[in-house]
Amino acid sequence: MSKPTLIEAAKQLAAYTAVDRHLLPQHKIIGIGSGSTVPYVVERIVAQGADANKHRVFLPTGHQSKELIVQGGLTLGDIDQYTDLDLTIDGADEVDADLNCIKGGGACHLREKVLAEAAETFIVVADYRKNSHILGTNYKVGVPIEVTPFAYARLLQTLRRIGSPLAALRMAKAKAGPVVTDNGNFVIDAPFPESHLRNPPALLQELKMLTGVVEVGLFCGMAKAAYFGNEDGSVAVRWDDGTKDTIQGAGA
Ligand SMILES: O=C[C@H](O)[C@H](O)[C@H](O)COP(=O)(O)O
Repeated sequence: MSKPTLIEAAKQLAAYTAVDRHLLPQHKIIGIGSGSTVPYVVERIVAQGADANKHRVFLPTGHQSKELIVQGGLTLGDIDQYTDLDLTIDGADEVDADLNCIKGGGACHLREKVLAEAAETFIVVADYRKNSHILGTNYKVGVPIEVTPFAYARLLQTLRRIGSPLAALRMAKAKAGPVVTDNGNFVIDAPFPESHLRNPPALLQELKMLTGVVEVGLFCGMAKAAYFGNEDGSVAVRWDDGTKDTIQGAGA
């Protein structure tokens, strides 16, 4: 097997470490996020063995995580049946100093937010590029906003007026037309200036009030901890109380 790139290795390290530290034997209902870091989360969960996983149920945040759960031989469940989760682990597009996150680069943030909110503990895993002081520093695409298709044109106009002149409908790559989410909605990417992104909870509140907005990819005050795989093989951990630690030689 070829050696993973630095970034893939960092994602794997963060995911493995978070699973090792947070998925406890007593945890039965677990939310699985979406994105390119999450396959490593599932890989590490599967590696805990059939015995550890036999009484567990895993809830997906979208088509991708559903496939990962099924392919991993894990038991699939849904939020309809299990409304209280022990733990949700998910990736992020960027995380700020207060653990506010931009999520939705893969258009999964509505379901991700439902499972993050329903969980006793929500943990974020990412590589070092996502570890920021202020949102929008590295992730320039904008805040992902899932909107009902009927309202998108009007919402674009409103978003451009309230501080995001470059707000744009997300277009599909291998299909003519817009990205359609797992919920049948569209996504607008709305880049905001630093003045707005310095206060993500206020921006979230403003955006959620707009008619036609289904969910905003700003996760504020939700994560208990964020794990960032570093280039040097260490993992930086930031907690919701402001404390930090670094784990050397993690995820072996
Ligand atoms: O909609 C997608 C999700 O919010 C992902 O968790 C986020 O985009 C991060 O994905 P990745 O781990 O691929 O950077």
